[in-house]
Amino acid sequence: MQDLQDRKKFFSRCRRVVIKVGSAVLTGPRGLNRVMIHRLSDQIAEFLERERGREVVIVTSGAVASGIRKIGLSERPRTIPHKQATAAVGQGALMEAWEGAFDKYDLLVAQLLLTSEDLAHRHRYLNARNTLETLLSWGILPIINENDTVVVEEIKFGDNDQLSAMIAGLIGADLVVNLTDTQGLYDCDPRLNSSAGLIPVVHRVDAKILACATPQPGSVGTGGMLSKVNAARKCLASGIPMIIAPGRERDILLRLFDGEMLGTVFLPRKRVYQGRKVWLANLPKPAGDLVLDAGAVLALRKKGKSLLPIGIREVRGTFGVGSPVRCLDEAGNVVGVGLSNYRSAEIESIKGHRSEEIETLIGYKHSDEVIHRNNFVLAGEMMEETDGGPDA
Ligand SMILES: Nc1ncnc2c1ncn2[C@@H]1O[C@H](COP(=O)(O)OP(=O)(O)O)[C@@H](O)[C@H]1O
Ligand SMILES: N[C@@H](CCC(=O)OP(=O)(O)O)C(=O)O
Repeated sequence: MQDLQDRKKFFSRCRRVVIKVGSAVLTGPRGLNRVMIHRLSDQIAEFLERERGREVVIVTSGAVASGIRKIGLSERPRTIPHKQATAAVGQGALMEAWEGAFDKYDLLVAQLLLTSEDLAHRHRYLNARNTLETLLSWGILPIINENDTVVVEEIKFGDNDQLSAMIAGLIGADLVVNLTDTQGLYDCDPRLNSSAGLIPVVHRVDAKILACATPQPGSVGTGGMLSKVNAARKCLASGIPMIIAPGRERDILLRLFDGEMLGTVFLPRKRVYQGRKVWLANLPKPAGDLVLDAGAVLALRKKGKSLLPIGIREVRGTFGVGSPVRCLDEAGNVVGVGLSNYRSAEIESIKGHRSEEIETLIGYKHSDEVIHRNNFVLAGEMMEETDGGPDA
């Protein structure tokens, strides 16, 4: 079980962190609060600088809030087309503000606009995952918002609290930091009850915890505290800790990572899967098998390499791009499971060939690897669970 006795140690073990910033933090009297964006980016730059190997993904709200002021609307748009148009006006300014703020640290940022449909389809899920992994490996900061322009009810995340929990699962994050305009989760809505008390740690999102949070957001937010608690429930189910913390407090991120007692920490009770194994634990059953030669087995088991077509002997089953597939050695032992970059019929054509030949053989090339290492977990690792925090 994880514990918070040594908060500093707990937070310092979190290498891959999703930071969600709510409209409540980013909205000021003149629209987008650029000072807030600068304060947060200064801290994120320092957080990344302090230790090599740390990675941050930002999920940012604020497009609608920013658009409202730009257009000069007197109130929040009510209809979906009005919200979408307002977000389209505000998103550019939101992104430009983050980009400008990280520019002084020579940190590049990338914009990703997603809908829940993008993560529901294997093909798109894999692309979103590959894009995020590539950006992180290049040291570029992904900055994500829901793609408000195209969302209709059925493909909405609902709000960025849900989106941040799903992104955390997608990339196997070690922690989600949810920055909002309260100190954390109170035992009842602090707007309605001035004696509401802050809850420091939650291990399980049960009816009692759900009853603390109301769905009414502040004047600029969406979903209110209830959506944050529901997002925390998703995170806990994947073994990922989440903290709700006051985003407007000075040096909030640095103080959290220094171990200061702040916010409400949602801490998984069960032992957690290490980092990127989280997503694998949530994968559907393997859709097929790839039988590998001894060289490929060695490359995967011992050298931490990706799977290339040249090492594949046999393809079993019919599956599409993004499907989870098992890798077996020639004796039938499971080497591991990963997501395939090619359809089974395509692998049939490229197996045993060098990656340079892929395009000639099937008419296009997605990548040199049939399974990228980032999307692969060894059989031994799948069983293994760890005590303590991530990377313990
Ligand atoms: N039990 C609770 N504890 C803390 N805040 C609560 C609670 N219930 C409701 N709230 C309200 O939820 C609001 C945060 O939700 P929201 O406005 O959606 O923020 P954000 O824009 O950061 O996503 C706070 O302003 C707070 O007043
Ligand atoms: N996509 C919307 C944010 C929606 C949302 O979830 O807002 P919030 O509750 O403030 O995190 C925007 O950029 O305005």
